[in-house]
Amino acid sequence: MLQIQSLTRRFGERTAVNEVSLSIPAGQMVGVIGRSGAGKSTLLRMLNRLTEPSSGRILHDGMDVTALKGQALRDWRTRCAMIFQQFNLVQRLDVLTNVLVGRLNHRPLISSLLGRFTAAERAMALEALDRFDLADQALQRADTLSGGQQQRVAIARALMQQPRVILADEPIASLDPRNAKVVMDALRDVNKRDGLTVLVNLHHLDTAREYCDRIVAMQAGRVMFDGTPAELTAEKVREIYGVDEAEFHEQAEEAVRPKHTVAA
Ligand SMILES: Nc1ncnc2c1ncn2[C@@H]1O[C@H](COP(=O)(O)OP(=O)(O)OP(=O)(O)O)[C@@H](O)[C@H]1O
Repeated sequence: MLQIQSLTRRFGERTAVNEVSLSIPAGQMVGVIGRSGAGKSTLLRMLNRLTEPSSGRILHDGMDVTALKGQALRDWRTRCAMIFQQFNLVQRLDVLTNVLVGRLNHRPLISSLLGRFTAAERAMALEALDRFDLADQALQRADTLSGGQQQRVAIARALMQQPRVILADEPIASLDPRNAKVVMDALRDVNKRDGLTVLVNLHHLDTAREYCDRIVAMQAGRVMFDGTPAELTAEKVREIYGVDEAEFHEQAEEAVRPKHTVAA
């Protein structure tokens, strides 16, 4: 269980996340939606402490995540893997090595520095790639893959951390619809098959409705809707975005697509 209690983050005068409280049972797939600037990324980044909260607490199975320091904080970041919009792979390294990077926190510093991975770790990485139909690409440079393939490599890398929670910050915002579907299917698979808790920031309501058990909508740093996809009615969508759904989609397409789209 992940408990978020009155979590707040201020940047100067601006309150990016404002007194957010949520209880997320283990194994839930939660979509976080809301307009640009609503505080979605800041909320996710606070959960693995990439961004420090100004106040409030985060508890995971009773452990106070907000108080962790040093090795304990590094251990938490290993258990709480992050997926980014731009994949964050090392482009000039091969796919297998990128996946093995997910093991680094599990091994002694000296063997990490020497870049040596065991046969068991290599087998584990290949298995993770195979699961997402990428075993044939294992020895290719990461920059030769499509955006959808790169994001699946990032998910395989996250799995190497053997996390309990996956935080995905707009994982499909740079992808065309076909690749977006393959990546969302991969996230659903790790949620359903491995029982991982998944929190995913999404711009597309249809995707949130299709894939998530629960949808949390943010507006100006606050949670203004928290319910099932069925409860997210057209009226609620109008409240969240200030426009109806069709108009919102047009705005979202214009805002996101041209600057970020990565070709298949
Ligand atoms: N490092 C920072 N310094 C200053 N202000 C920030 C910082 N990070 C976020 N903000 C501000 O906090 C608010 C929330 O930003 P955040 O990125 O969390 O929103 P978002 O809902 O994820 O938006 P988007 O969908 O555009 O990514 C915004 O007003 C943003 O400008």
